[in-house]
Amino acid sequence: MRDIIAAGLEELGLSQRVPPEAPELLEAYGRALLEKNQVMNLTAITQPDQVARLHMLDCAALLNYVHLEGKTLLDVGTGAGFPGLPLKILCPTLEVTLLDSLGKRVRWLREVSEQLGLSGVTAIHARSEEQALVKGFRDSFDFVTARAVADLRLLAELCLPFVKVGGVFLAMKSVDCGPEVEGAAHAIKLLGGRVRDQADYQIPGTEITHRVVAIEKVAPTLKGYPRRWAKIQKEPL
Ligand SMILES: C[S@@+](CC[C@H](N)C(=O)[O-])C[C@H]1O[C@@H](n2cnc3c(N)ncnc32)[C@H](O)[C@@H]1O
Repeated sequence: MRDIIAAGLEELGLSQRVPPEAPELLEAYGRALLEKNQVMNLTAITQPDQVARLHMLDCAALLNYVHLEGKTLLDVGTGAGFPGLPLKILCPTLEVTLLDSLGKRVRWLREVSEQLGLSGVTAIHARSEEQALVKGFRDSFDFVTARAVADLRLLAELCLPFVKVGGVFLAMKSVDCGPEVEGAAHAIKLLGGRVRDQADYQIPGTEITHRVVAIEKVAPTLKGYPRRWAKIQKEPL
């Protein structure tokens, strides 16, 4: 895993920007993930080389689109920590909050963060639409990320409320997400967002191209949002 990660970081042009121990730490994280995955459902990817590429390098690619040094980032629906934890390993000055509604995943994230010796990582067990109403979370983060959580039309309501004005929501999507982004246009506008740019990248060592959709927060979240999950699903914006 370590060699694949190191070569992939080089291919992404990130080798000089990340700490020298990053490939080793990402490998340790990947190994801990695969070990725990034997007894808890954390990932469908079970081959170490695939973990290196489809989890670690996919998340690392985000660093080519944003400067995270010294910033705050909330990862919504983080699951086993993606993309929040790789970004923290690659950018140690980033303050990361990992949020998920599944308690056992959150407990494991606390364990693995400690095991890896990471500081400045907070793992929260909560539903995002409820946590976004809490003071200190609403309109508060420089960056919010989400990968494989929901359709952008719904995801915008789960994520944009956390972003501070001037901050950015990074949605990790597939290359065919054009119609999804169009379908989310009204929700994004209503929630104070504006699509800043979209960029495609190829995951090193694969034929897979992913897209990062960067949505800037241009106005504070309106009162009344986010709504309850049942309402978000039943009456998408
Ligand atoms: C398919 S997993 C993706 C995990 C990770 N982001 C990744 O890319 O590997 C989706 C995760 O989102 C979480 N989730 C879904 N809806 C959520 C919500 N409203 N608030 C918090 N977590 C949520 C689930 O518990 C699950 O762990």
